[in-house]
Amino acid sequence: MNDVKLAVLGGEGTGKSALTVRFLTKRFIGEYASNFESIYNKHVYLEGKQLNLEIYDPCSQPQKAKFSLTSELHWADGFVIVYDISDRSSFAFAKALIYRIREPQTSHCKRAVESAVFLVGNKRDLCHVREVGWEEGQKLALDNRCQFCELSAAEQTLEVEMMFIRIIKDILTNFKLKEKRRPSGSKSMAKLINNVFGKRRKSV
Ligand SMILES: Nc1nc2c(ncn2[C@@H]2O[C@H](COP(=O)(O)OP(=O)(O)OP(=O)(O)O)[C@@H](O)[C@H]2O)c(=O)[nH]1
Repeated sequence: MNDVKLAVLGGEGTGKSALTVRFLTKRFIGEYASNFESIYNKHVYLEGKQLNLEIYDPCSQPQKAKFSLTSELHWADGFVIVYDISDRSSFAFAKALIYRIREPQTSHCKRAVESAVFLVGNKRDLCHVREVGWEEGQKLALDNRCQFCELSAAEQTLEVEMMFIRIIKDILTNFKLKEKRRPSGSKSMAKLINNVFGKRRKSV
């Protein structure tokens, strides 16, 4: 069974837990405990495969170095980056997170190909008090090779589900690319034997 690890990140109160809980239970409960981090497990059947999905929902810790993200970058196969369309500062936070994930020096982390990233403008039901335009979200996503959507965890079950499915599919595509780039077991063993014994023979 494939393990798929997804981290849901974003500014405080943007709706990370609401999105995760909506996806897992199809419900919106309004208030979510925010003083502890959680890893949720769900079995998902997709593209003919049974997947063990793990979703990391952090607690907001203002004292934590905001963009260090080191453990998340090593752990996750993909990221959902959430901002609140009615809160411009949460968009700036999301931007900084995306830049951190796309920084070249983070490429030594677990992935051989770029991580899947989905930028989500949450709280679309609050568009009458919107502070971030749809085009701004779309541009940030395009410029940084992310998928993008606006939705409302409070009002939309299907859209939330589709967003999670789309990023899981991207992660599975990345797994396939990684698999292609890795030399097969027998080939790499042959290479190893050649390197060791081939070199020795030459020096005799
Ligand atoms: N109007 C509206 N409110 C939402 C939506 N999603 C979440 N909320 C509300 O926003 C508040 C924060 O939601 P959470 O899911 O706890 O946000 P969070 O990002 O997990 O919060 P922290 O872990 O504290 O950073 C709660 O009061 C939610 O009810 C949405 O789509 N629309």
